[in-house]
Amino acid sequence: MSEHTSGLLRTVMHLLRPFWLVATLATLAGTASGLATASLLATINHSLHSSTGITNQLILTFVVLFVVTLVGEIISDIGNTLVGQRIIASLRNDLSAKILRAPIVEIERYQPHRMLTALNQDISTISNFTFGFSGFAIAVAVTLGCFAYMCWLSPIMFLVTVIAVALGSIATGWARSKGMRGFSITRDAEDQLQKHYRSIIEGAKELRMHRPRRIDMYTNKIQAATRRIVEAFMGGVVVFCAANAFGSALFFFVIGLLLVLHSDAASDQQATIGGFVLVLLYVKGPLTQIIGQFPMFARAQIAMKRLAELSQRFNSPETGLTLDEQHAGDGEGEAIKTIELRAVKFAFPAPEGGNAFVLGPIDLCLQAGEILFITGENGGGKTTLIKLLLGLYAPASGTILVNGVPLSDDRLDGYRQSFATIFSDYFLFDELSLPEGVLPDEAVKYLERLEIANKVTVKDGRFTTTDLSTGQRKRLALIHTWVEGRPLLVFDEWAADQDPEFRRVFYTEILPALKQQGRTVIAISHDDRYFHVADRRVTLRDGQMAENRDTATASAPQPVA
Ligand SMILES: Nc1ncnc2c1ncn2[C@@H]1O[C@H](COP(=O)(O)OP(=O)(O)OP(=O)(O)O)[C@@H](O)[C@H]1O
Repeated sequence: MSEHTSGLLRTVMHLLRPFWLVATLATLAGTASGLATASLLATINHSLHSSTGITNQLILTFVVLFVVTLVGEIISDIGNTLVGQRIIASLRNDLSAKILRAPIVEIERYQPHRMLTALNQDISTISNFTFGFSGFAIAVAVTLGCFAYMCWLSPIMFLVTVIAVALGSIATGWARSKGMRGFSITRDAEDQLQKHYRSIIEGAKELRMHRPRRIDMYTNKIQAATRRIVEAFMGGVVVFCAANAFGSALFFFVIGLLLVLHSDAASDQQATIGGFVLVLLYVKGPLTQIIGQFPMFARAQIAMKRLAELSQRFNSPETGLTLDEQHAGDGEGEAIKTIELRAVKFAFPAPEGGNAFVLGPIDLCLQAGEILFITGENGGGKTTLIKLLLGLYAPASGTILVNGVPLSDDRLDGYRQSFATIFSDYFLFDELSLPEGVLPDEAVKYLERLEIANKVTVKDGRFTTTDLSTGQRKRLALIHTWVEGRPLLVFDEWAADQDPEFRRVFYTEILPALKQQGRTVIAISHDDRYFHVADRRVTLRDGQMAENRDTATASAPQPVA
């Protein structure tokens, strides 16, 4: 058995383990159905050559076997489909849970299009495979039953058949290894295609504005990828078809051989040969079905390999990051008075041909209730510092202390629940996630305060629309963070998309109002006109932090333009 096949078997067995009872029942029912089909054939064959004609015993046997065939098939179909669907559901849940619990660094490193292809396409390939598995299992049982009957009829003729089947299997095995290559190339091209799909959806505007890029995207990327998929897929299928044709040729060669024997045989032997040919012709159906499933096996094997890679990649969940309220770690609800970064360092891996970005060592102490601005040049490390502060990135060295106590992994998830964030690449959920006792009415009040009440309302705990301008969407995100009532708020260039008037409202009304409520605000800002609003300001340049002592003096309030 090849390494791939044993790997596939191991994975299948692992996936089947929780459903072993239904799977065993379905397999036994399928086997019974297959064997009953073979026995039906034997019964028919026997009655055709019987001198006693049709007896009650024969009719009873026929009916019993027919019922077993039918009921076994139904149980096998339903059982295997149920097991297949449960496996798919558990794969989907398992992978989603892994992605939800993986460290952000891993999510950022694994490209989204690869993740989507695995989650959608690979799981759907396995779903198709499990759907066809029931028919495959029954076909195997029918084939084995027929083989047993053929062996009983004539061991010599059976031996000839087995040699032919063995030769056919060798050809199919060879086709499988060749076909796998084609399917593997197909799968790589599908990854690329997914990437191009994202580009034509997310880059729709840009592609309309740039004809050469649009044409290049269509002809050199999408058409090239789809062409590669067709060619590689067909390459795989052609090899399988050739092996199939070889198998069929062998099959008819054996039948031809039997016909020659039949013409020379004595009359009692002729009955045996006739029966043998009848069964052999019947078994061609299930045999073809088994062989026809091999390309699907090959594709399912590749899909499983990709899913295993994805699963392996996200195999080290963040400690304490739970998906179950009952197992929430410590630290939630603890009033945060100070957060201290002590000699904290972090580095990204070096990009190809470039230098690694290193942040730190950073020493920073944040007091509850203050407004801290993080400023500095693009690429200076502001967002990276925020991610470290939020515990989204783990420091390579140094310590984060909360209320003077080092932040341990099991407190991390609880610690993060004290923050509400709006990143520059934030995601706007349309449902409001409110703590108990806060009514959407409260949200309506904030919609008015943020001047978008005429566009959006709250209905059934959701915003009625998120189809708004960029600046308005950000105001909606601000409402989320506001009504959630979390004590620490993090804004990554929140005001960048706001008009001058609302920018003023944000810095001179909203931030002071939040401070007055006792909230701590950490804001990345390039708006030097409003630096005076901060209690403290730090600047990052090339990963190094410096504290500015000019917040109250250097940037005096400016009149609104
Ligand atoms: N996911 C990543 N993988 C590798 N390197 C990264 C990644 N994100 C950021 N970097 C590197 O880290 C540096 C700091 O990035 P960061 O986003 O913290 O900068 P910033 O100060 O927030 O910039 P901006 O003002 O442009 O938002 C960048 O120069 C970039 O080279």
